[in-house]
Amino acid sequence: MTTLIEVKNVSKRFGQVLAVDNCSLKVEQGTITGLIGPNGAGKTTMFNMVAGAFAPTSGTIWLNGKNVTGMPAHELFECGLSRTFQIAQEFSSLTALENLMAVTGSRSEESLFDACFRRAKVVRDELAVRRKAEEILRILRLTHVRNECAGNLSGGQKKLLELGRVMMADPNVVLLDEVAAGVNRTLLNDLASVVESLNRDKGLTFFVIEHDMDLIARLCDPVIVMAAGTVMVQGPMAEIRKNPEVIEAYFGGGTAMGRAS
Ligand SMILES: Nc1ncnc2c1ncn2[C@@H]1O[C@H](COP(=O)(O)OP(=O)(O)OP(=O)(O)O)[C@@H](O)[C@H]1O
Repeated sequence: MTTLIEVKNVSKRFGQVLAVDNCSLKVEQGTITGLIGPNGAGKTTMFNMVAGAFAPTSGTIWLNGKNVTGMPAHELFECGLSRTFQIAQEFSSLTALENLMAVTGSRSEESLFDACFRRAKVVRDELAVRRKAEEILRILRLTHVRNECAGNLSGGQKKLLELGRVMMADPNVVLLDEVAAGVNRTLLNDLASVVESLNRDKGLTFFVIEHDMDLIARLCDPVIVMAAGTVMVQGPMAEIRKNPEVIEAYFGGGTAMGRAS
């Protein structure tokens, strides 16, 4: 198996708080790897470092064999790593379709020369982008709201649109940040199906931070458990759920293990 993301001995300190304490983990290519843990375990901090929101205090982060420690998010995006946010970041006054088309515009190499002298090429490119956006809307079952302003979509539809914006960039690895929060069961089921098919059919790798244990159990293998800033254990969800240390970390601290069934 090829390692896509490797976190080696990473720590992050905020003043007196050691949020992540000498952690190491790997996300292998082609997996949907979950990251769970009780509140305050350090998951978001870990995610933010992998996504380039801020640099670790110490340690290194590798993407596809390249040292990307401290690399900002937009450069990681160019290296094929994209993330969704807990709170969707859509352009609310653009339509759903325009939101998707706007993404590729920011990554493509359309030049001023092309815009002035190669109009046919620009039109062709734009048509290709539109077709791709329409196809992604179809996969996400959002075609019926394609001309709706994104600001008017439901919370769940915004999450799907956010995943669509990520898909437009053809990433190698996607970081999903609590996609289940505020999403109804039907839409969540759609979202899970989309993630499964992108993983199965397109080989897309996902790194998922999530409190919804049913979603983690459905999608993720392996699951990495963090507690008190450290990586405690990793494995399939069926084993994780039975692990006494994990149960103690969740229930001992008074935090229920999500919506575990
Ligand atoms: N910007 C910050 N400044 C100071 N302390 C922080 C900051 N961000 C996180 N922390 C602290 O670091 C620790 C880990 O927080 P983090 O948000 O990474 O945990 P988490 O596992 O994502 O928790 P939750 O599931 O509740 O979101 C907590 O004690 C938190 O208070």
